Amino acid sequence: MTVCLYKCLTAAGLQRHYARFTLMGVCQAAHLSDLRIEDYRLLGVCSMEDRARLFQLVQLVKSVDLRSLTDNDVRIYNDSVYEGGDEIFPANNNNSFSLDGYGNPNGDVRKDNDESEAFTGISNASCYRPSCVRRRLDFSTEIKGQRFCSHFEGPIHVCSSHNRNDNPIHEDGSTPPIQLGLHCRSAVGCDLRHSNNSKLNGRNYLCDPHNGESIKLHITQGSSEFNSYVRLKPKSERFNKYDPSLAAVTSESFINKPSAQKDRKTISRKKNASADVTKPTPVYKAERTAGYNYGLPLSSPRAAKHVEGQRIRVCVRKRPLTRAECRRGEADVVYAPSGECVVVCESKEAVDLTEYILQHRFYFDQVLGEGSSNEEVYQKTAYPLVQHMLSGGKATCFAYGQTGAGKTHTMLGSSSSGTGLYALAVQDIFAHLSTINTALLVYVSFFEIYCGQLYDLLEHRKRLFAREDGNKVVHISGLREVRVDSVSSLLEVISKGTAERTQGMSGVNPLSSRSHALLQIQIRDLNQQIAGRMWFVDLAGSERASDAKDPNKQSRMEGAEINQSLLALKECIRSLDKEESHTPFRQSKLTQVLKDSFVGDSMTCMIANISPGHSATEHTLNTLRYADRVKELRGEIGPIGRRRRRSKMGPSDKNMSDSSSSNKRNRRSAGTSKNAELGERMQVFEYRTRGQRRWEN
Ligand SMILES: Nc1ncnc2c1ncn2[C@@H]1O[C@H](COP(=O)(O)OP(=O)(O)OP(=O)(O)O)[C@@H](O)[C@H]1O
Repeated sequence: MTVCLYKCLTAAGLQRHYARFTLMGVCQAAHLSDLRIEDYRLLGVCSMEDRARLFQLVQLVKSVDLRSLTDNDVRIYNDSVYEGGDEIFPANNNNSFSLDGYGNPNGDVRKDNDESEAFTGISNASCYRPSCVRRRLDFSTEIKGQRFCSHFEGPIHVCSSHNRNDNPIHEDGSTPPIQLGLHCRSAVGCDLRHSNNSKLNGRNYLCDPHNGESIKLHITQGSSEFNSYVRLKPKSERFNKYDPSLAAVTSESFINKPSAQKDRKTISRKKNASADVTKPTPVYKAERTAGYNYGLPLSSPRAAKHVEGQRIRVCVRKRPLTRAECRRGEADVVYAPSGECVVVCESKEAVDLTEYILQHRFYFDQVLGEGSSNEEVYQKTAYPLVQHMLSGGKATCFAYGQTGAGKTHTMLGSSSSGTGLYALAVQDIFAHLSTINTALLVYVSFFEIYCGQLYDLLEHRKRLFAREDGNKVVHISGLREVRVDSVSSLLEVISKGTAERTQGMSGVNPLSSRSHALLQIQIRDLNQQIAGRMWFVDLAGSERASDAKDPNKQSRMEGAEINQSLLALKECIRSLDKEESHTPFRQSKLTQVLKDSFVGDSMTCMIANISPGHSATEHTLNTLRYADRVKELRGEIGPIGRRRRRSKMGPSDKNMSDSSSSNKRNRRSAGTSKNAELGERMQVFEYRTRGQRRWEN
């Protein structure tokens, strides 16, 4: 059998290395299966892209077993190529990397009626067509001669060549070995472990995508026909391996090694894989070390400890998988082992394309799992704020997170899950007011910030304006305040306002809130003096431009505006975190209005809502990193920071300010940590503003 190495290399886009390959003695495609990664450099394959291509080619050639292959055994062709259920290439697109009956890769279009007998190997569009959507590669592992891989890539017809008249039965009467199981598994990732492989030989098979979970094998032998169903292993199932409890056995610290070191490690593990193929995908823990740690969790269990009187609390709420996500076969990659810890398992690929799992562990004041009801969330998050408000303070509770992560569900509730935080808070407020003798009144106002503009949701979306007075206190002029005297009247007001709220269709949520909704609850005495104020902020869902399903100009503008205001919020927190003299509260309307939430004596609770699905891992991590940063900041501006500041400085504001700057210089020169300086800066800021900010409006 002639096996053309040149064709193989051409199909993989490596033909320019052909001469070197032959020079080094690699003259046939079959020789490729003997190549080790260490040999790539000798063969002149140095760039990462080429190495990845060659690696993929070698894996493919290994799976094909060119030496034993008889031609025209099996044909598998793609109707279309899918990823995660979404079609990304139309049928018969020239995106498949195929091998003909001789094991020669080629990139020809395979049409349904293509009479040439071939089977299509692993389609890897990204490898050969860089402009295409990146697709996950197939890494099959072999167990006792069986090959299976962990994801399926769409409907694939498998036709035995025995269906064809021109396919001879062996002269000795035996049927040639059909590698259907092998190639079907290799190509579509279906798990044939439960099928009887020996029965596959010598029969005709028609492999049909029966439903999302199985394929139907229509098998004929002689005059008898029967069907067999083979379970497809969906792509998401490999996340089952992500059970973080596995980490106890398999995890190794992921200390920021240079990527090359990491690669060598994974490569050597890969080499040993054949010896111990049952070993689960390696799991690493993401851990912070000295040096550049951007993107890794800042938190530690100690930092998560809630200090009495803490000004900023950061809680996380994980919602369950929705029905639509379950239908799509999404895997749950978020795990909350305790009330303070949340673990996100991220699927990663090393440079040599081996898969591994990176565990991100975050600690927060409270982590609420998918089983938590709105009442439980309220008790753990907003309840302390309501108590603070009832004692005359200012409080803000805001829900942050990716679009569709459950912010509105938390704040507003739903008919199925009961009332949300708004109503539960007002319920407690009225319960408290009924127990005291003083006559206090409750007022609510409800407005949204949409595309940088304020609209009154209780006044037919009347345009509002946020203005600062001489004391730099923000007032919203024209805002309607409605007096409520019961929970039902509040719910009525809120439902009226919610109906006015701007909604749209995001890529993730068909009823996505496209604006930030701010509900203000004020307690006033009979002279209209404020005796407590609380904000509930349901932030618009963050989404990337690439997430937009059908982006038009309006939705792009909305998305940009939402992201810009969320970024401004982040910038404010960051600038407080760093030692910048200016905090850019005016960068967006949102930060301008929320200014009080981060300064003065207000208490804030941030509920970071996260989605558990594997396709949202990146968003989930972004949300958690953001929340993590907020939590770290509060350590500096909370009571601990104040105590530290008082012990270092004199009592007067002026002295404090002067000594602060000189202290800052001294500390810098002494190499004191910037966090200590930040604590000082925040203290100075607080001392300066204290007294100015008490209920001016
Ligand atoms: N804790 C939960 N339990 C059950 N279902 C939930 C939960 N949280 C959210 N959901 C469901 O998820 C879907 C999206 O939730 P929701 O509309 O609250 O998201 P959102 O974060 O407000 O999105 P957006 O920012 O786009 O408005 C809804 O169908 C909701 O019922």
